[in-house]
Amino acid sequence: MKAYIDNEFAKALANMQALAGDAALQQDLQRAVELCVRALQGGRKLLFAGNGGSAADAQHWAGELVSRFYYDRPGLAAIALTTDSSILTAIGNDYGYDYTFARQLEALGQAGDVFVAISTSGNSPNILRAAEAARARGVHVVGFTGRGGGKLAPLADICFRMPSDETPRIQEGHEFVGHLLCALIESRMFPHDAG
Ligand SMILES: O=C(CO)[C@@H](O)[C@H](O)[C@H](O)[C@H](O)COP(=O)(O)O
Ligand SMILES: [Zn+2]
Repeated sequence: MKAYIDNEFAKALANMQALAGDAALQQDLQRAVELCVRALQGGRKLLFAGNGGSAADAQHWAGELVSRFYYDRPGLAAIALTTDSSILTAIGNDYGYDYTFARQLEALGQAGDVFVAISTSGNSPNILRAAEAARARGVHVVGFTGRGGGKLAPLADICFRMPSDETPRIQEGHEFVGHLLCALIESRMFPHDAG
């Protein structure tokens, strides 16, 4: 058991080290923050979706923005599309699981919103359909995925690809970059002197 845990630590550290050394990450973060801040300042909103562990990320990050992250300030407009079991089961039952997020994008998405699409494989059909629905409505797409990017990467305006092919490592990278994104949005929207 110790060998397994040591090996997991080694892989997680290598993953974070590679992420820290990724020059594109800084630029992509800056662009994503600009996109989100412009949307929020223009009265638009951020929409988040993912499956499984990434559904938890969607809810987690929307929560940071609507409630608070590092400090008290007004709430920011963010919605996780993963939480309403009546909506999810109605769409799943009536149209099929692949439409669970696309239908919500059609119902709620407005031009200038930002859709944050989280998929470690980059190939989950309900995420891909939602990204297509977003683009059709003028909603910007920020993708979170793995090394390969899958079919999501070309559908995204900005795509955060983690330097791993292993789902938990990709999710750990997402968690870190998602926190960076939320913190940077918070500080750009409400500059705060930590004093
Ligand atoms: O959390 C995990 C694995 O760590 C799982 O629940 C995982 O999120 C699910 O298998 C998802 O359905 C994977 O979908 P995706 O990330 O490829 O879009
Ligand atoms: Zn997991």
